[in-house]
Amino acid sequence: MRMHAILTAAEMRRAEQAVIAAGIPEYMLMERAGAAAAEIIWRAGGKRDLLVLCGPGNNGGDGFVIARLLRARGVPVRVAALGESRTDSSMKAREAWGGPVEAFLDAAPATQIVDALFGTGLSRGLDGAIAAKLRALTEQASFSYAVDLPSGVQTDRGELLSDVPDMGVCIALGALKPAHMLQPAAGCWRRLVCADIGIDASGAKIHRLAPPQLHPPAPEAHKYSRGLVAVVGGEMAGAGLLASQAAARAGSGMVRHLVQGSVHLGPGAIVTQQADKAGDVARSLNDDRFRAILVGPGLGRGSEASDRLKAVLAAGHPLVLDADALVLLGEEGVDAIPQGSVLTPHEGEFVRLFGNLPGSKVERALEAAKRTRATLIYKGSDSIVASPDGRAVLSPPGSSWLSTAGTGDVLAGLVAARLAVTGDGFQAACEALWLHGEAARRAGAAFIADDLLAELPAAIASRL
Ligand SMILES: NC(=O)C1=CN([C@@H]2O[C@H](COP(=O)(O)OP(=O)(O)OC[C@H]3O[C@@H](n4cnc5c(N)ncnc54)[C@H](OP(=O)(O)O)[C@@H]3O)[C@@H](O)[C@H]2O)[C@@H](O)CC1
Ligand SMILES: Nc1ncnc2c1ncn2[C@@H]1O[C@H](COP(=O)(O)OP(=O)(O)O)[C@@H](O)[C@H]1O
Ligand SMILES: [K+]
Repeated sequence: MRMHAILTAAEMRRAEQAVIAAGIPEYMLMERAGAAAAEIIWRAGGKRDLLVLCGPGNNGGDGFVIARLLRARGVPVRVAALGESRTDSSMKAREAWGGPVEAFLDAAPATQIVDALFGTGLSRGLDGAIAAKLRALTEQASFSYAVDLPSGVQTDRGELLSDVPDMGVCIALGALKPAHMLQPAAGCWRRLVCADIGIDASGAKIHRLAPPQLHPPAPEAHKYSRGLVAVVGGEMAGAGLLASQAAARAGSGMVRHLVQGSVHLGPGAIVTQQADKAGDVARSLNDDRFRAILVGPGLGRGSEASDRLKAVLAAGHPLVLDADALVLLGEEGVDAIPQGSVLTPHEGEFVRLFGNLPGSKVERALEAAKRTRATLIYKGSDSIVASPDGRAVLSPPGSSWLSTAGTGDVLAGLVAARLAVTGDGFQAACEALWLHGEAARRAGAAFIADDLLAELPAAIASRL
């Protein structure tokens, strides 16, 4: 899987120190950052007049480099700064610019603006007058670029510490930061570009979700060797059926849907088995060929549902626990989760299970994975896969049309199938999350959860 490293502000500083210790001066890194950003701006905006807004730190220093390099290419450049430059490198960059520097609050608009006020060093929200001026200049410009991050965005948590206008392009320097993937920050630009400045991010524990490398079944494959999945349904048949179909389309050799009651819906390919009582569920799951059991979608929350969940937990197979199963799990306790399982909570289910954990969404996801010793997909518009071993994968913003009932059931079915195929919870979660997002992208606008199923074969084919 091709990975894009994500570094926190502290990790970024350490990576920067390592480069400096290896003999590259800090100012050289700033020159590289400014040159990479200037190239991106040049390609997008050419010789349109440009206003660069520079802050007091190294983000502002990058801005001075950008201004100097684009002036040299014939771009009419003006610079406006928030006071004096305070770091050695930014003072050097300002000196090298050598041109006039306007007061930020007095700056007149321009066709293009560059926000180089604050980056990873932002420690608090911008003063109201500064944030308002930044918004006005951004809205008056036809092209806008944020250097590293839009000013006002908290690097590690993706929170907005003050008002942040919509930017055209965000130019991440050296590596992505969590805020480049997390909401609400990740909704603050139309395009994200990462500029390589020679930082070594190979030790990163957090990565951006990448398209997976999938494989067709082996030549000698048969339906059991490809991974047998059970979907343990309950009170609401539709949710289990959506999940079963997703599992059947995502690579498992066979899906058994254990239903409660005699309603037998759905495609003939799904093996539907009536299992009204918990004892029936236990008997059906007593089969070594199962590679993954999904429980939760449509399960219900009553005593019958609770008994069904107990039977599933006792079966000992790797589980995908979703929806109602997560709610009921609060009573059973996370110690009951079999090894190699995957949990797929949305925000409400997460808080119910783990309470209000401190830290960023990434830190909360990792803490929950550690507590449960299971892989977690912490869902939302910025879904995160977290492993108990400390790895995390962050999904870039996807289709907001996914915010419709049943799409979580489809995702759970996908995870079960990929778990059955790969035997690895973390890999399964990443593959499923990518396929889910890709199916949504292909489904376009105003789809319903069922429509995702038809897009799965093409989504899978695109990664073979
Ligand atoms: N790491 C790397 O590899 C490379 C990093 N590079 C670049 O450096 C950037 C990080 O630079 P940085 O650390 O100097 O922080 P930066 O974002 O400029 O701001 C800090 C200054 O702002 C101040 N300040 C903060 N909040 C404020 C507020 N609300 N209102 C007013 N003031 C506020 C703060 O003051 P203080 O909090 O101490 O009061 C301090 O003076 C990074 O994003 C990238 O662009 C590249 O050049 C090359 C390679
Ligand atoms: N605004 C959004 N942008 C992108 N993905 C979203 C958004 N809202 C929800 N999703 C995704 O849609 C799915 C919804 O799952 P869930 O909340 O469990 O719904 P349900 O239980 O109805 O199936 C999750 O995978 C979630 O990440
Ligand atoms: K910035």
